[in-house]
Amino acid sequence: MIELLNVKKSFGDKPIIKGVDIVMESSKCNLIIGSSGSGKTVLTKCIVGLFTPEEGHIKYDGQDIVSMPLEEKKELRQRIGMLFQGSALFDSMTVEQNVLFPLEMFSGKSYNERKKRADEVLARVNLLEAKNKYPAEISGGMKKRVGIARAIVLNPKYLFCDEPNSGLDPQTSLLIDKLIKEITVEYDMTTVVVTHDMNSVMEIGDHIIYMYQGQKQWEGSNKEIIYSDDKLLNDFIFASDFLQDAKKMRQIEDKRKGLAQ
Ligand SMILES: Nc1ncnc2c1ncn2[C@@H]1O[C@H](COP(=O)(O)OP(=O)(O)OP(=O)(O)O)[C@@H](O)[C@H]1O
Repeated sequence: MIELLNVKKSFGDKPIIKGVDIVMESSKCNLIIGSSGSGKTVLTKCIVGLFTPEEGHIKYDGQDIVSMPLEEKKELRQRIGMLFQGSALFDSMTVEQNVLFPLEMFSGKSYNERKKRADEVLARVNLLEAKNKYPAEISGGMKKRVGIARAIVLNPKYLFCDEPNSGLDPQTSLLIDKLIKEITVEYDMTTVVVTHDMNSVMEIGDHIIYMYQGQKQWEGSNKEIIYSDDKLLNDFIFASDFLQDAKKMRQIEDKRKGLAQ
């Protein structure tokens, strides 16, 4: 669980994050959404300890990263997996070497144990057969899966994904979303996804945090979003007539199935 209590962050005299409270539970995909400039990146950097907030607390299963000594922070960071926007693979390394890298840096495991663990996670993301290929030889979706394998290879308790679907077609995006959702439950991780992808919101949004001008404007699940009457959220999510119609259709369908809220 990651808990934010009254987190505030400014640059100079400009407040960017204006007192945010969030509880993110384990085994859940927590999505941070909001328009450009709403503070998603700054908030995420505060959560992972890259920025220090002026006020507030950010607790990882009770441990406050804001006041934590550097040594403990380093230790905590090893329990955090990161999936970066462009996958951020090393081009000169094979798929397997990319996944072995965090194990070599941080695990203290023997050579055979490292190879075994890398194979396990590569098998989990269905990439065992591509392990000797270089990033330039695989597709964008495969690169994301290598990024996911590398992010989970140290068995993290927390997973951060920055725009996991950027540059992917809708079908591949769906596969990546499903994979993130599945591993979140399998590894009992607290997953935080920063996204602009509304399909992801509806597909894996166990807990959606909608940021507006540095504040948490709305939070709820992908089911609750269909019934929210928050105007700012509605204008953001269901921006087009097509999506407004899709929302109404979904409400009618839910009513027919007796699932309406
Ligand atoms: N290092 C910094 N110094 C000063 N201002 C910053 C810094 N980083 C971000 N900001 C400002 O903080 C505000 C929020 O930026 P942030 O990058 O968090 O938005 P975002 O919601 O992630 O946007 P996007 O969706 O475009 O990535 C912006 O006004 C930005 O200019």
